Amino acid sequence: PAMASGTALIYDDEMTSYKLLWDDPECDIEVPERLLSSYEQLKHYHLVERCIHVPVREGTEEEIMLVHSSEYLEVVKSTQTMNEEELRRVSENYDAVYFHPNTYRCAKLAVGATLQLVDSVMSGKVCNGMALVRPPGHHSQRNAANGFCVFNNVAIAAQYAKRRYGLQRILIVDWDVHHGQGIQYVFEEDPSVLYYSWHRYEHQQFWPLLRESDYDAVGQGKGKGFNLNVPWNKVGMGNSDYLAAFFHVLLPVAFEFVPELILVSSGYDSGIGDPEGQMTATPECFAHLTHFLMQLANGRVCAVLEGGYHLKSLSESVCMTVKTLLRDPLPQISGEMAPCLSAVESIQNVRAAHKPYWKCLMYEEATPLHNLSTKSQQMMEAELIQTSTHPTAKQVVGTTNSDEAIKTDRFLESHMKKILFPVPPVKTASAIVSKVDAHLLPISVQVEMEMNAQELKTLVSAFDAELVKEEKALLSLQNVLAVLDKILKKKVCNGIAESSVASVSTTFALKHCFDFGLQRVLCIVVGDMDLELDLDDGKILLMNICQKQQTEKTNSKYHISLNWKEDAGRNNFFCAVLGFILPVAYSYQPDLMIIVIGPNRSLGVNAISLLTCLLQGLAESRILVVIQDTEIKLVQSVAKALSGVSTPDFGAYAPAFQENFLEIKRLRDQLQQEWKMLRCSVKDWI
Ligand SMILES: CC(O)(O)NCCCCNCCCN
Ligand SMILES: [Zn+2]
Repeated sequence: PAMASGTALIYDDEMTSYKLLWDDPECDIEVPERLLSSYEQLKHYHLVERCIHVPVREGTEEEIMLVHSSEYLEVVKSTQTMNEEELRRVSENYDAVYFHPNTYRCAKLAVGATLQLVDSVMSGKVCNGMALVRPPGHHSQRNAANGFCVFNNVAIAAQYAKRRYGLQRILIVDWDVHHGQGIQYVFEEDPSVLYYSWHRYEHQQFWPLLRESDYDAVGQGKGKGFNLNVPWNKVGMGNSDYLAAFFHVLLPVAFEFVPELILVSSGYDSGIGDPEGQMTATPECFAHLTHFLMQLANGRVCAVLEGGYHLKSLSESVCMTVKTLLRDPLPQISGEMAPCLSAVESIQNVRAAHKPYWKCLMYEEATPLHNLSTKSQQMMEAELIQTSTHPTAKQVVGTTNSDEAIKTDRFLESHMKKILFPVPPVKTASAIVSKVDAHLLPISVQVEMEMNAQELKTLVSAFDAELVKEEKALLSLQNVLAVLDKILKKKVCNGIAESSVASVSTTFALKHCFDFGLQRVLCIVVGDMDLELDLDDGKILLMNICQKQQTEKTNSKYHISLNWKEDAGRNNFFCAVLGFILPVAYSYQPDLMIIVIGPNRSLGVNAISLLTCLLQGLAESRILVVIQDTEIKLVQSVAKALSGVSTPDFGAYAPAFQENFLEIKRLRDQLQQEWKMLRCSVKDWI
């Protein structure tokens, strides 16, 4: 199904018209400037004008009572006419909350803004969007304000979407650094709303200090399995920890759940420099998280602001989110791609706790490690003291005192210049597919004119030209090199080329990459193909997804054979992509990716398109797809995936066969020391 296009931005500065009127160190970080600096930064990057502006409205009392009681609503309404003394008294009835005469109005606008976003997406007016709101919502409950939250914007939105659009499967992803217990309470018995949250927990020592925030809170009654908590028991969690939690927990379950709408409790206090979170994830991490969610629900993603208290970190992360929603290519993720021991322990525990509820986890280790042996505890302490995912984390992990915060400002200033600058503005895929008429491809795909003969001669003469004798081979080599050249020169982001001699073309293409100065090229070959490549120096990581047992080739760090049998229609390739290929690819951090579709491929069109979509987070989305035997369906589907025109319909989830899972586990055990993003259990660590 064709996907809608366009990104909504919902913001009204009236939501900055309330603030803390007295001294309260618990609440003084929740300031109006949070919205102002985020919106200013969006303007600074010219993102506001690229979005579709949707006006806010007030949430109605009926909508608010989808989650809250009328009594609570009356209490909040009554604060409008209170003086400071009365406001303080009401505020003291709740945990970490303050009221202001304008709070009620702003809280209704926050609800209304969220529902406007849901309507814009569900009506197809836009594909996705962001609502910049305050007060936040994910802590508030039926009868209580909590943690700066008054009305639970995202929970109301989920109930609203169920009723108004008859949705049966809504995914809520809460990447705020605090546990959105308010959302958990509303939906813990509801199998139609899957709630996923990570949060700073420190074994129940961090606010809101709840036993039910731990990984074993899996949901109640019919809702069992539909509540996923990933507790972080240490601070300093960073990009690799968050990505690992996506690869090994959220994404496999989310693809199995097949959501119809994604709501994001988009809090940025999980980012670097935030005084509450004390984590180290850098702004571009949120681009990658957003990108993965956009591959679900046909791209219907509604991001709703929750927390985020370091103004610079918050603003940059908001911009990274919106830029990705607009389908800009993603900046390369920074930092060492190795989740820490504590993160892997949490990931393993939540996977074990959910083993009974999800097919993608059915072959998991049964026992969650409630407490590691003392030896591994000591290792964990040691490991976390000497390393951190970011060497800069030590300097900039958020603390409240201002000079630390200023240090974060400086770090972010230089960091954003590095990652923002090189992203190519052009996003269209360029294709040279002689047998396929251009009009069959998405409009965003330019069909390149062939490279001119002279240019090609010089290029081909650089290699041993006797390989390319007949005219046909020369033409297809020309196709591949012409498209690759445009990608290397950043004239386009990605491309497709048809080649009758895919293996020779790929060898030439790789050589051209290295002549161009690239350091690492991920080459994924689907089907049977013999590439004579030098794989010892790490400049190529070759992953061969094929049917036949590769007897002679043992898996080495840079040459991985994944034997995969995709039977017709059952698209069970998810666990291979999510649990294996992506973690390895992110560990490798390629400068460019080449996907080669050879003869008798063992993957269906959907699986290949899924792979193409999900890999776009890497190498600034620079992907070259070389297709040997051109099937129009395959070319169209891949072209759509590359140009972001649509997320291919991955069909109903079908769990992989046991031998497929066991193949993944075998490879993971074999390679997780080399490619550390594969880690999802601590047992082999010790
Ligand atoms: C939206 C949000 O999740 O960012 N709210 C965070 C509230 C933090 C409250 N801290 C209380 C500290 C008690 N010592
Ligand atoms: Zn928070």
